[in-house]
Amino acid sequence: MKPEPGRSGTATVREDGPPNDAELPGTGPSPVGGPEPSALSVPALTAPEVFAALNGSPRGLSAAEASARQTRYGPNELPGVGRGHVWRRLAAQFTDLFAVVLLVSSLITFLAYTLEEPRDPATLQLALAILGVVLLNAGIGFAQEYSAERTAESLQAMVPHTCRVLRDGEPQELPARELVPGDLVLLEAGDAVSADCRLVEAHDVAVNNAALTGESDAVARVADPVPDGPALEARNCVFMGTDVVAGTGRAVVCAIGTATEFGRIFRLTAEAPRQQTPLQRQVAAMARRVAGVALATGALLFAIRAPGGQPFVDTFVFSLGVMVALVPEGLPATLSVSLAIGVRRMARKHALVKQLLAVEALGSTSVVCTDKTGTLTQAEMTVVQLWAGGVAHAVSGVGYGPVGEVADAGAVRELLRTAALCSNARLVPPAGREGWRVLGDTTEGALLVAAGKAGLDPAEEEARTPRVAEYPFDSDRKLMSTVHRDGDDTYVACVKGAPLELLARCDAVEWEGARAPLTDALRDRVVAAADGMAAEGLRVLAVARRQVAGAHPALGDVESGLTLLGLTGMYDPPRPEVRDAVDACRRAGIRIVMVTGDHPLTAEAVARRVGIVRGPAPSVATGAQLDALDDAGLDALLADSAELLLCRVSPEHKMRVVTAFQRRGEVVAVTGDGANDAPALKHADIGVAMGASGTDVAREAAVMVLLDDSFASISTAVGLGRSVYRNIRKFLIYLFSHNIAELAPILAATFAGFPLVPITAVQVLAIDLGSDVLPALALGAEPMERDVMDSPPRPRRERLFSASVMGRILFLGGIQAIGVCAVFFWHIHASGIPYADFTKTDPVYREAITMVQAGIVVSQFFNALAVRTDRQSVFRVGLLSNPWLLAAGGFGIGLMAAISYAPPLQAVFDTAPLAPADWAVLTGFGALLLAAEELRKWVLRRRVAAPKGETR
Ligand SMILES: Nc1ncnc2c1ncn2[C@@H]1O[C@H](COP(=O)(O)OP(=O)(O)OP(=O)(O)O)[C@@H](O)[C@H]1O
Repeated sequence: MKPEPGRSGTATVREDGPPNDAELPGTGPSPVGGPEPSALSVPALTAPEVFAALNGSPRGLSAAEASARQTRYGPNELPGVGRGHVWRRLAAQFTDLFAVVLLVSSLITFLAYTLEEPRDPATLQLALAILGVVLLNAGIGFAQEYSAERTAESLQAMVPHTCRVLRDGEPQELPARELVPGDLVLLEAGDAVSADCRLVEAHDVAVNNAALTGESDAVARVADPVPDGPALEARNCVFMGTDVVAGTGRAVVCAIGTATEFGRIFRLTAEAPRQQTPLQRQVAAMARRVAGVALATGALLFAIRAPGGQPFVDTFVFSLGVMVALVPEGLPATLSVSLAIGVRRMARKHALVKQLLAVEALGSTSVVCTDKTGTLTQAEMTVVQLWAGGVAHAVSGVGYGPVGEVADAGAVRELLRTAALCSNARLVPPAGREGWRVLGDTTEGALLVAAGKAGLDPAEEEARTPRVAEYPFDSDRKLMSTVHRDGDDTYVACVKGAPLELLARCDAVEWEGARAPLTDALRDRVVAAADGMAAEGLRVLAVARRQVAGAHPALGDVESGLTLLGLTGMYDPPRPEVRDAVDACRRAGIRIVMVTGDHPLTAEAVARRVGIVRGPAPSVATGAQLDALDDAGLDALLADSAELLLCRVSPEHKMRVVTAFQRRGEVVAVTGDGANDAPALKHADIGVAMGASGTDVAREAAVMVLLDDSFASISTAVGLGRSVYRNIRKFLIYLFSHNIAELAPILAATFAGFPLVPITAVQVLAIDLGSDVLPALALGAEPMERDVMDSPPRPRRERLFSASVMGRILFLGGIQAIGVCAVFFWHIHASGIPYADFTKTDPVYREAITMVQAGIVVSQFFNALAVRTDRQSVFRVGLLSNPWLLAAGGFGIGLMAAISYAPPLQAVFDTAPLAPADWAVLTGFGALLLAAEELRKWVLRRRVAAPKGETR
């Protein structure tokens, strides 16, 4: 799990890191303000010695000291990625296959010019034009790469990355870049470690050091001194870039920024090779194929023309020009731009995509496995029901303010007191216009509020019975336990968790004011009460207690032989925007599977509220049932159930379900927030992490981070992903079809024995790089179509250049080709001059080739409009709905007019002024192309079912 440089605890902006004296003592030059490393080794020190050595304190640093150290050591950051290699990266733009072919062509053309007798300025022009193409292409590529990098950096910066520290004795949440040496960091499972630290307190801490060691197994960490040794092996140190996967602890920061172990490795790591997405690879492969065709065509034309009496150099330069003209210059850059536009649009809709790959995968998502709390619901829990001693109580009042009240029965107070003691959340009183806020887990916050409503003060209770040990909640056990001192030498364990899990560990129950053995009959009544709450969509937690011997009993002793105190039921309102998003996914043929640790009845009630379940009987499978299924059984379950809820599952189940869906050929998006969701997030086609509530580990493993945690943002991102794919297809059809229009007249003239070219290489370059680039970009930025979510997902294996795409390229290119051949030969024949008498300077010839170039430009304008829709009439979508496209097309025609009428450009392009009637003829041809497309779409619409992914 290697974090990208600049992620874990760092942002990628600074060129210079903090000074080296902020390093981990014992591994580097010197600790902060301490003696020389030889005299001191932090791993070997006791906790008080660590504080002394780093000028820290168990209450953390003071605000003033922290700010002084920040000035001294600078921010906790790593330098930006890949900066400082500008020249190398610019040079790399000239080494790709296209660039090399073009450079060699330019050189040969230049040599041909020097050998020519007499020298023809057109040959020199061509050599320079090809060189210009290479420079322009490299410039676009470089600028594009640079801007993609900036986008990635700014997106990274938007992903919240904070850490918790103790300053002036108060816990605070800080941006990781503000950490300074000597800070006391509070760590818990799911945190990414933001600096190199020495643990001074550790409760079952385990970390994953994969980013540093490549070893992905969790390793235990302790707070005790350990003997000197290699830094990474110090069992009481945690390092930047690694993750805490279990336990809680406190640690003192020893090194930040580039002085950390991660910083050292980062400095040594060469820039990672840029990964291409499958889409980019397909386009590159297609471009190479076209380049191959161009080469073959050039060679063929040379072979045909060489024996025909033309000067050798002329024929050679001509063939080379044709070849260069057919190379799809600028295509990869256009593709990257349109993917980057998609990424930016998604970011505006709260979905941060970390890799371009996700943009295209999103478009073909067919299954979304979603969490419940926070994603479908608002994660604002309120305890609305209590059940204690066989009696149910309603809790009035809403929100976090202690406005309502609960029945002040003794049993209820004990239930809430125990629940509050067993909570890590904190309630922050209203500040200004804000209401009460919960710090920490919202489930626990709701319990604290309920305790407040019963007249209890959680802080006072904690002071009376201080906590001496904690066994944190984990979604496998579905329980959390704490141990408290409640007398001189007596201890009580407070346990809360999922009702069935907790009941299995109880042997007594508080019943009508007394402790009664938990008989089967009583157990059934508890289960019935829990089911009743769950069926109303409430999250149910059971609470139990027992006396234990000693302050640190084994987990097995704490979580057995318990006495059940009662149940709490909390309501979490669904997010209002989710219903529409769920509808959109349904229309788009995307299956939504709810994956939750909650009770099946709670899950079903919530699923109904947000529209995931509509039928009378959804399939519900629990984690235990999944365990009992082999792979074939799981496949059958996934295949047979249209509405599926997976309940009481752990993150391991999530992973299994994702894999099973992928076996069925589905493209799976999965949400996750916990550290142990990371494997499923990584394995899924699109791992979606929660930006607001998720853990750092989940955010690192995911390719998409939702800033607002809402399911609706996933649905929007899928829509945008589809739209990006459609747009790419549009401009590919647009660009490749005109290649046919460029090649056809050349071939026709060659075979008809016409001695000159119907369009020169320089003219073709003017089209490819002048008039076609902007419309292609405008097509790549087409707004999201309204019907984008009205068709089923694109099949995983569908190729970008599918038969239908190739068919359209041939259809549109074919019409254009017929049009330009017709105008050229009509012009030539109308003059009555025999073919053999034509020279390059002949006005009729110059007019004819101007007609060919203008014909392609004008028909490309109509072509751009035609490719905007697949099957819907473009007039229904609105001719004006993409003003950029019209402006880009207008620019192309303006450029063409300049080439036709401006004398300096006429000299460069060998063109002639066109008459208004000529433009009218060309516009007529263009309109015919649009009409033919409209007719084709009309026929398609008349056909019954739409092929997948093409409804427009
Ligand atoms: N802080 C907690 N302490 C004790 N038990 C808890 C706590 N949070 C949740 N539980 C219990 O564990 C069960 C599973 O919770 P978990 O948080 O693993 O589910 P989840 O998959 O995150 O749920 P969701 O899909 O609603 O987000 C809950 O139904 C609840 O009964």
